[in-house]
Amino acid sequence: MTTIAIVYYSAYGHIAELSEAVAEGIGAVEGAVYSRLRIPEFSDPAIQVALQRQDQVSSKLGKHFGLTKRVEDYKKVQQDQAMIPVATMDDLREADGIIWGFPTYLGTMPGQVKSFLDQAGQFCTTGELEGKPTALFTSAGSIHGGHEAALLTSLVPLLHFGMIYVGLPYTENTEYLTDKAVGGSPYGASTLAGPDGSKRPCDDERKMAGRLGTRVAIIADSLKKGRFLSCNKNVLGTKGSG
Ligand SMILES: Cc1cc2nc3c(=O)[nH]c(=O)nc-3n(C[C@H](O)[C@H](O)[C@H](O)COP(=O)(O)O)c2cc1C
Repeated sequence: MTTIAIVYYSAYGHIAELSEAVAEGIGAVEGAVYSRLRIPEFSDPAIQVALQRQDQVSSKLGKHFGLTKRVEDYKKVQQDQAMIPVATMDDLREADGIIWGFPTYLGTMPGQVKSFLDQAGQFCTTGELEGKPTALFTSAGSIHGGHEAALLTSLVPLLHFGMIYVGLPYTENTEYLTDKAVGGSPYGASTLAGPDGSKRPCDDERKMAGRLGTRVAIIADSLKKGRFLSCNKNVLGTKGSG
């Protein structure tokens, strides 16, 4: 059995929704199973208030971004996700592959995700994630808002862990070869939420997210069968080679 962990953070639900499409793609691979796990919200109440940005709702851009409704959406999404288990370091250790999902914040990953990855920093030296396939999916308010930049900048820590990065090739994902506003790119899956967050993941975006899940599951399975995951340190001579 090949186990893929989908580890995600979602404030307004787009990433939570796209994680279901990723899960479907993993589930389509024989012998592959998935777990959906969440990166928790910051617990400091001062940060909570800042996140909900109550003081900005009446500004011009606050209206454009639909901030009044967002506060309500945020509360509901957090409640809905309460039953999703919080990801632990053991979940990362035990998975044969890990797919990370998070919204694009300022063209990169949210602080919540960076904080979680920092806590996992030990894996750089223990090598426990080395050789495992990994991939990313994100959401962004605008097609010009940096969803591709978020994926490109966020793959850096995964390479520090020694993971094998999996993207979305052109030939399988012709949906992103378009001049229409649709997520997805060679760097990973994505969805465009709209400036006010009112768009939900469309069929094309879900298809590409599903294929990403399938691709990681097949690669993890192949690596496992090739004994790369269990033997990689000996093969690469980084452990036990004297
Ligand atoms: C702090 C913050 C920063 C954001 N930065 C960007 C950004 O750089 N580019 C962009 O297109 N959208 C940005 N957004 C919009 C989010 O990407 C969008 O709300 C998100 O994709 C929704 O995902 P979720 O519903 O899973 O939380 C930002 C939102 C927040 C709250």
